[in-house]
Amino acid sequence: MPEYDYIRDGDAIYERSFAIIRSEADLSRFSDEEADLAVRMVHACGLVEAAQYFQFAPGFVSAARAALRSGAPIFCDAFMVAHGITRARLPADNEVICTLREPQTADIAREIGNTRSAAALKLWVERLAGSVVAIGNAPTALFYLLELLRDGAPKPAAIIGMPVGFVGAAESKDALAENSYGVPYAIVRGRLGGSAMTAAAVNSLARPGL
Ligand SMILES: C/C1=C2N=C(/C=C3N=C(/C(C)=C4\N[C@@](C)([C@@H]5N=C1[C@](C)(CCC(=O)O)[C@H]5CC(=O)O)[C@@](C)(CC(=O)O)[C@@H]4CCC(=O)O)[C@@](C)(CC(=O)O)[C@@H]\3CCC(=O)O)C(C)(C)[C@@H]/2CCC(=O)O
Repeated sequence: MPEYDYIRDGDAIYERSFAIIRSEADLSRFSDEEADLAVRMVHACGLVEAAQYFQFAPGFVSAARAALRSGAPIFCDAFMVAHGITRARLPADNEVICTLREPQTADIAREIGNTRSAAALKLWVERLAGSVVAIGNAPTALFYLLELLRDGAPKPAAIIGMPVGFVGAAESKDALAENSYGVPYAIVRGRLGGSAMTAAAVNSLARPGL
C-alpha cells in the first residue's frame, strides 16, 4: 500500500492555501478588507490570475457586511450558489433564498420572455430592499436585476455580480459597473466568475478569516 504525504487537517489546508494565494496573487490595489475577499474568491477558482479581474465598488465590503450583520436575506440566482454558502458563518442566521424552482417561476419566464433564472427575480422584489444579492451563474439574472432597478424596484444593500460564461456574462457585469443604480457591487470582469466564487464571496463577507 503506498503512503501518501498530504495535509489532513482542514484548517491547515485553508491556511496554507491562503498563504500561497497571498504570496502569488497581486493584491496591491485592494484595501485590507477587499484583499481578504479577493483571497477567498481566488481560493474558490484556483486561479491567482483571476484577481486582476476583480472590481469592488467603493464601500462594497462594508455595505455587504453591515447588511448581513443586520439580518438581511441573501438572494441567489442558482441553488449552487445557495448551497455553497456556509450557514454557520452567517452573522444573523440570515435567510438564503433561491426562487429558481418555485412553481410560478416557469410561468413567469414564459410571460416575460426570459430565462427561468431571470424570472425567479420577480419573486425577490418585495424583499429586495436592503438585501444582499448573489448572482454567480446566470447573466440573464444580472441583466434582469438591472432592468428591475431601472424600473424602480427597491434597492439591495449590495450586489455580488459574478455570472460566468461566454454569452452575456462579461456584458452583464460591464452593465452593472456602468450603472449600479447606486448599489455597491463586486464583479469579476470578463468570462470568469461562477457559483463557487460567488458563494466564497458571501462566505468571506459573512465572517472574515478561515
Ligand atoms: C445559459 C445557461 C448557462 N449556464 C452556465 C453554466 C452552468 N450552469 C449549470 C447549471 C446546472 C444550471 N444552469 C442554469 C442556471 C441554466 N443555465 C443557463 C440557462 C439556460 C440560462 C441562464 C442565462 O443564460 O442567464 C439556465 C436555465 C434558465 O432557464 O435560467 C440551470 C437552472 C439549468 C437547469 O438545471 O435547469 C442550472 C442551475 C441549477 C442550480 O444550481 O440552481 C452548470 C453546472 C452547467 C452544467 O450542468 O453542465 C454550470 C455551472 C456554472 C456555475 O459556476 O454556476 C453558463 C456558462 C453560466 C451559461 C450562461 C452563459 C453562457 O455562456 O452560456
